Amino acid sequence: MATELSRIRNFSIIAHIDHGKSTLADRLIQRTGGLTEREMSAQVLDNMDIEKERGITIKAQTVRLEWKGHVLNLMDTPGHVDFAYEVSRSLAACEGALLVVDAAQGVEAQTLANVYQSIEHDHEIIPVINKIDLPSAEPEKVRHEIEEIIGIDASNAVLASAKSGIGIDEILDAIVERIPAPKGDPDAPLKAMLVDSWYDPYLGVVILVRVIDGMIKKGQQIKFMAAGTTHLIDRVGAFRPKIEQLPDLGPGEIGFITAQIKEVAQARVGDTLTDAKRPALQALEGFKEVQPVVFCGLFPVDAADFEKLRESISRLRLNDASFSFEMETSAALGFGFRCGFLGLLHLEIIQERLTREYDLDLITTAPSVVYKIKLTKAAGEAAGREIELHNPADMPDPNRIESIEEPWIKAVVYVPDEYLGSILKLCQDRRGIQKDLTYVGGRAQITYELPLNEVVFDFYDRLKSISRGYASFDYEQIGHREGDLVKMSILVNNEPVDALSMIVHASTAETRGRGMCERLKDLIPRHLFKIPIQAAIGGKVIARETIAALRKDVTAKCYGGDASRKRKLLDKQKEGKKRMREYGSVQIPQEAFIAALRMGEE
Ligand SMILES: Nc1nc2c(ncn2[C@@H]2O[C@H](COP(=O)(O)OP(=O)(O)OP(=O)(O)O)[C@@H](O)[C@H]2O)c(=O)[nH]1
Repeated sequence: MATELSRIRNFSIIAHIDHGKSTLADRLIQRTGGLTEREMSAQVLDNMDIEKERGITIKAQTVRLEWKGHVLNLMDTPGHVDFAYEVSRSLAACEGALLVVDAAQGVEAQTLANVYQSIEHDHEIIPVINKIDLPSAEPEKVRHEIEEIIGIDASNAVLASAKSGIGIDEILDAIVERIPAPKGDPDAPLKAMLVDSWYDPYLGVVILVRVIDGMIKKGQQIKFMAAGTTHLIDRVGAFRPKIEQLPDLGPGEIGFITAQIKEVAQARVGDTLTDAKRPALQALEGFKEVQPVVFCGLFPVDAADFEKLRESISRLRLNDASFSFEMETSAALGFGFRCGFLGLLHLEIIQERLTREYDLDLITTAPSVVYKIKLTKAAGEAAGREIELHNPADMPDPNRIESIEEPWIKAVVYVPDEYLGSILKLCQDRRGIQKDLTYVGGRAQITYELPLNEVVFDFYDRLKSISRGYASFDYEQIGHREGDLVKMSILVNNEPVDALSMIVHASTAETRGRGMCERLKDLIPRHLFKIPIQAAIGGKVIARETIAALRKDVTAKCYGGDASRKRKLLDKQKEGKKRMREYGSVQIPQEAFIAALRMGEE
């Protein structure tokens, strides 16, 4: 039997990265008896290796807890801007949220963005001031900050330490007392939101749902309203956090279903599930198809690995519908794939998984955003066509281009006063337009509009290093704008290296070109001949460096007859070779492709 509405509480946890969300979730699970101490040894909610290592949550998960006769569904949400849409769907499945703020760090930009979303969903928000065990904790100051900056009442904030287990019962009680029960009609046609989906090797695609109206049962024929497909449900259940099968789920409940679906791409987050025979009239609001925003080429270092790369990429895609790929050939890099990602972190995660889980050596080409290009009117055409450009290598001839538009973002940076000057300079250097600057409790909140292209490479890294980690950053896309953009090619030994070509703003082309050439000069080892490195726009060279010739004999340093030492050096050189790409007659090391794009302190 489905749980009675009045006994259900659905909540998520909002927190800035590292403020203790996962630790608190684990505590709540442990306190409510979901797992034994030993099973708790590993953090349960962050269950992917990379998540654990980087300490960030990538995929949303949910757990059903029992507390004093109530069923509490805890929804874990991803903690990074790249996954903002998944966050918004998870929040839409809840009636309340715990707002976890680190007692030593205070409120940060990411917290703000998520909390405002939560407020928009009419959530009851329970502030939790975490890490009060730290000597540097200032709970009263943070309480003040929550009231002043976020504008919600924090007088009844729960003081807690997820690490030492302080305040856990109070948090559970507050959830039952303060968060409203969900509403819904068990007799209405089924309407359930697809909150998340992932691929499980044993169960196939597992779909997390929040039932709004009606009942969802094993053996029921359901229809995905946006996708238009129908499926037969073969399992219904919940995670406690171990899987438990249930006969059905009713209104207000959160749980999972399986329906012999093979790919997560068929189960898009935000879709509405309904009964195939007695469908709901209207789908739920808020469905959005997430689109990749950053593209790059992935090529195997060893051309013989191409098939392996294809298989690995296809397998990853089974589990990640937001990532896209299509085959690409490059004059220099051979066969590979053009892949699309939600952002740079997403790119890094996929690249790391391919390297680590599938043991592949990869070359990643310069990441690029999506440009909109308006072509001049060709003979026989009524008007110029518009194309989307995902790869700088495909840029049409300049005289065919009427105009180019690039994507822009609105960024909110939150930074302690002492770093403000350097952060403003960084934004200004990246063609930013300042929109707002306000002070809240000794910290500045800066709003900038920036071209996405200037942000994708290393903006976040630079922001963090300039502010020693104190600045936080959040952004949303605000559409395309026309810009004076040109394609810059890099020529190594007089041959264009298409993997290094990029689209840049005309005003920054020269500096960017000079920087690229200088870095490549250091990244490409000397050869037996002189190697010119040039940056060019069209036929015009705008920067140039030369790598001097050298006779490279690695064993020369080994005086004496230590054969094993010599062997080792030769092996090492061989290893080094494997990671190089032959370009004409020049060998370019794998790292050079990405390292050359780091803009540094230009
Ligand atoms: N001293 C202290 N440390 C804590 C407490 N809660 C969490 N931590 C530590 O803070 C760090 C971050 O905690 P997590 O729970 O991984 O943070 P998170 O908010 O889940 O991070 P994301 O998954 O990236 O959003 C870890 O090293 C925890 O051990 C606490 O109450 N006191």
